[in-house]
Amino acid sequence: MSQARQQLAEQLAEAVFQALHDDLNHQERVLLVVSGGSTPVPFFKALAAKPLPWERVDVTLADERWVDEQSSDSNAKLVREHLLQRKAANANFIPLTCTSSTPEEGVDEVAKQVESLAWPASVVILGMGGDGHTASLFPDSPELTLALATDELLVAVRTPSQPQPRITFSADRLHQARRHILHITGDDKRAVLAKALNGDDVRQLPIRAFLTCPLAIYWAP
Ligand SMILES: O=C1O[C@H](COP(=O)(O)O)[C@@H](O)[C@H](O)[C@H]1O
Repeated sequence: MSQARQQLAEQLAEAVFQALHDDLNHQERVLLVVSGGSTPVPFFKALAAKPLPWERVDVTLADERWVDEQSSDSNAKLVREHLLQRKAANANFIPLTCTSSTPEEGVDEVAKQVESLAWPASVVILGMGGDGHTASLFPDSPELTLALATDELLVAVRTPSQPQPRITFSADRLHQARRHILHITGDDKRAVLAKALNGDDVRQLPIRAFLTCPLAIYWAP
């Protein structure tokens, strides 16, 4: 882990801590929506050390692979192992999977698990892939148009470029958050973001759906 990426994770954790702290001053419960993948690990560790009343914090994911929680591909496993630790061990984590064998069968049940949370989310932290996807809004997904347009909470997604089926919050539900943050690292992702900022076809680079939120960008080489 480079020093720059570690500093970025610590600065991001401080910003998220302040946002949750501020919202907890005037609401009983707050909701934090995090992303999976590999980038958030140092951020999760830094945030887990922050002194919040974590028992009043709900945590869920922007998206999930429809895999068993023991799988190394599970975003929920990542959150449990790196965020729900230390001071944050008492946070209430709501995963985006259930016992159904497919996301299409399980999407309504998962929606019931998350619909009563303290929406709008205090903070949504998005990641981004090298193809410009964010959450599980993929450029090659047949469900992209639906996920960008629907006012439903969640969409089941099948994406040719991805080995597993997925479930994702809709763009609309993510848009409704109070604060939006993009957490990315590396020159390749900086180039993808630059391309996204210089064009407007959201189907080509779905991260564009969040460039007007406003979006705070946390990037390090
Ligand atoms: O598949 C996913 O990828 C993105 C980006 O992940 P990273 O490994 O490049 O950091 C992530 O934001 C998303 O939650 C995840 O499901």
